[in-house]
Amino acid sequence: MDSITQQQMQTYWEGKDEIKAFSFAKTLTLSLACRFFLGSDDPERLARLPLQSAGSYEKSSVRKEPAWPEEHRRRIYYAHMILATDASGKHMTEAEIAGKILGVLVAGYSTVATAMTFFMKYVGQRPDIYAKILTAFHLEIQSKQRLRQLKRQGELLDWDDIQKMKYSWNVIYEVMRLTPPIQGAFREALTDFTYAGYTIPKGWKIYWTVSTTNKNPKYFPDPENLDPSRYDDGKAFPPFTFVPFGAGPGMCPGKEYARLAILTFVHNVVKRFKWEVVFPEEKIVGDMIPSPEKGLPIRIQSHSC
Ligand code: HEM
Repeated sequence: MDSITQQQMQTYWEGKDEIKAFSFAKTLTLSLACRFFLGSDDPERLARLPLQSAGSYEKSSVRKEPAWPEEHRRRIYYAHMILATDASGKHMTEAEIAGKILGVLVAGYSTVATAMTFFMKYVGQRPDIYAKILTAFHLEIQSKQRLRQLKRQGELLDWDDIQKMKYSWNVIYEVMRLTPPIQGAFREALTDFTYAGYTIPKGWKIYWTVSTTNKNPKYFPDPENLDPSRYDDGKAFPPFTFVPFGAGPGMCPGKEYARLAILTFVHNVVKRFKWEVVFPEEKIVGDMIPSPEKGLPIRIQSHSC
């Protein structure tokens, strides 16, 4: 993830004064998805997939991949799907594989891009938080020596580095609390119940929303304020009160993947750039997945930390 993120920043950011954060985030997350879900380094190929209409796919293309090295078999989602069998030794059909691949692509591509984009928006307008992330790199992630290894000797982030990025993750939690990449999800009522004076009969479909849940002032005082200190010292909230990834048995299975991709992005962007949001009042559009109307243009300036 780190090498792909670095390559893309080199290509799309270096030497530029202004870029559109949302288009960049989508290109990056598509490349990551291409690599980790399909085992391909060709984002062009993935860009041709019908991501908006998950029902359609090229039926014949599914099993035509070349044989992967053992390493890939363990790490690539697509390879898992092809090799997996049920208890009776039966493989999945092509339609099942294609459905599952498109499912994770749809669920895991623009959600991650949205979290990255709104990180750029909020932190671009909060120099105090930007400065704290930079300080945290020194304090929590790495010794100066580790930073030097990452920066000058071209080493890549490893698992331990990511585990230490606690402050950056708290910032992302706040970004997703204020602008959830997924606004809500459905459940079915298992029994009749009454809520706020309304009776919901058994069997009804219910749409619960992330944003209203995550802005309950009982648990999040001054809820509109971006305040990463809410999560200081690993503070946990009661179950079902903080739900950017949902909760219960249906909770997002892509949370850890998203965490790795987003923190790798945060590390690279803060380490190498300062930025300013061009239109601070830019309208947010979209229903299920929010996006900035003009693609969030930002003015960027490289620096060495
Ligand atoms: C910042 C990124 C992401 C956010 C905010 C997010 C959020 C969510 C939410 C709120 C749900 C509904 C959970 C529920 O009903 O309780 C969900 C479900 C799901 N997500 Fe994510 N997601 C993200 C990234 C991903 C990624 C990267 C993948 C795949 C690699 C993924 C795959 C899925 C799938 C398959 C479901 C359906 C789970 C089920 O119904 O059993 N998501 N996600």
